[in-house]
Amino acid sequence: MPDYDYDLITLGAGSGGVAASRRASALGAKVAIIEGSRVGGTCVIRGCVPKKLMMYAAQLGDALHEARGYGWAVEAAAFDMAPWAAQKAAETRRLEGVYRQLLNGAGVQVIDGWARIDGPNTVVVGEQRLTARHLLIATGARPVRDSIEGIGDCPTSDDVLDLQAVPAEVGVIGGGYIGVEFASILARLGARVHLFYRDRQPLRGFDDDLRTRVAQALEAAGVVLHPGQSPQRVARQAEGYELHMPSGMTHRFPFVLNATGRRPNTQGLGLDTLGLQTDRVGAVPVNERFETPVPGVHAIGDVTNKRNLTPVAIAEGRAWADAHFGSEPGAVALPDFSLIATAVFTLPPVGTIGPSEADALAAGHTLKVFESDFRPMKQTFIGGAERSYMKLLVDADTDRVLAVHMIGADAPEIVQSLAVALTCGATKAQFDRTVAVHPTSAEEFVLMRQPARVVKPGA
Ligand SMILES: Cc1cc2nc3c(=O)[nH]c(=O)nc-3n(C[C@H](O)[C@H](O)[C@H](O)COP(=O)(O)OP(=O)(O)OC[C@H]3O[C@@H](n4cnc5c(N)ncnc54)[C@H](O)[C@@H]3O)c2cc1C
Ligand SMILES: NC(=O)c1ccc[n+]([C@@H]2O[C@H](COP(=O)([O-])OP(=O)(O)OC[C@H]3O[C@@H](n4cnc5c(N)ncnc54)[C@H](O)[C@@H]3O)[C@@H](O)[C@H]2O)c1
Repeated sequence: MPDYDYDLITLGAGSGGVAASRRASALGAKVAIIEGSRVGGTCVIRGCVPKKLMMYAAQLGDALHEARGYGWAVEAAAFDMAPWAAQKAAETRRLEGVYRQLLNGAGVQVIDGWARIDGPNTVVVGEQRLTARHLLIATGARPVRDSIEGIGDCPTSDDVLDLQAVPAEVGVIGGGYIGVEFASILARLGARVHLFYRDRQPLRGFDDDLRTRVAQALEAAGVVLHPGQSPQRVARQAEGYELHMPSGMTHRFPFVLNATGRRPNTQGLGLDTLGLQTDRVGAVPVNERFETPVPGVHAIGDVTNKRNLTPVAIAEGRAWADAHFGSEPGAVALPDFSLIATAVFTLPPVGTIGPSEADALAAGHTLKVFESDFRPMKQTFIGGAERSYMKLLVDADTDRVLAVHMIGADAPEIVQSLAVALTCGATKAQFDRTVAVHPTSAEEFVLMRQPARVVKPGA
């Protein structure tokens, strides 16, 4: 057996890399983790966490408004981004420190620097040349910068999260998670937002009833929607950007957010020195056990471009470490990825688990569709317009609840809990037997008695 410096070298200290390294070390492996930027990765430093902190700032603007309806005398209020930015920087520094401590406490050696693979079992960081029995690639993804001619000059979500002031006008290109979340947030913080997306509705792949309502909620927040429209060229100007539309029309904005997707971080990683080929977008190919075709080389998280979500990267990291350093190496306890709940942090937010109605029908299910669309109590009291929408897709033959979709206050929290029921294979009869908690919005999910419609595949 060759003598390696480590049992495991993890490349990238983001959600997946940190989880895998801590678990491997706890199981007795000698582990080093290499991070070129900041420990914590995308989620903690420039993703989920600061994004949600910005969403809270936006939500408080709504709350100030609502407070008046509940009897509070609220003076005219204005948002100042600079104090938020300072507090956000302090919080991500704190979290980075916590992550470093967790790694140190677990006995994982943290090495700062950009890693490059240099042949089998070997990684180079600066002047250091390190070897390990296993290499785990967990280098995540970065914003795409070549989706449209000239878009490489535009700010990305990384830049939005580092703003010191809210731009007066923002053009957002892309109707995915990042496009709709930041359109919703920035509109509430005072920007005039225009959202450009290629499809009829934003959030391709989500249930159509959610997509329609997300678009309506964005419009209600003052976002100007440009469905079916995407610039063919972006031109940098002295004071901002000009979007050139295929129609010949142009739009000018002082700030344009490139939200056209993310791509795996594999460029310059030295995968060629292993003979390891990536796919068209640069993703590392792995099987269901996170193994690449090269023995001893594994990959997890966004760099594999499967379900690019933090809990998935973490679950993959832990499963991989258990499989290689656990008491029964080789016996992989694979997480259940057939049902993954996800949230979109617009206001109101989306929570969803299971297939869209269209996908469930395409998979051959005859569906009982249960729906509820209402103004929640908090809104009716103040004459607010915000609604909540809930939908259950039930397999008409087996009674199994296939999907839960919701847009409305607390949707991510509600759907997270219902995800347990769906993972257990809950039936509609079991939902019906569940006693409601009153008064809540969530109780609607156990009070839906009559299907709104029954739909057959191909109908
Ligand atoms: C704006 C935004 C909001 C998001 N919000 C959510 C959300 O609400 N919920 C959710 O579930 N997901 C969200 N995501 C997605 C989530 O952040 C990612 O799925 C998750 O971080 C992936 O984890 P990872 O470990 O694969 O990669 P990352 O967290 O990206 O970590 C990879 C790390 O590797 C480092 N690295 C790269 N190359 C090298 C190298 N050569 N040498 C050393 N280090 C290297 C990087 O610096 C980085 O720290 C969001 C993403 C973005 C951009
Ligand atoms: N709440 C969350 O969990 C959350 C939040 C943000 C990001 N994420 C993760 O990060 C990933 C990346 O987010 P994202 O929003 O950048 O990607 P995305 O894939 O969700 O959306 C990209 C959007 O850009 C559009 N697009 C791509 N090329 C284009 C072009 N040439 N012209 C016009 N439009 C174009 C796509 O049609 C799509 O609407 C997500 O897929 C998700 O996995 C998750």
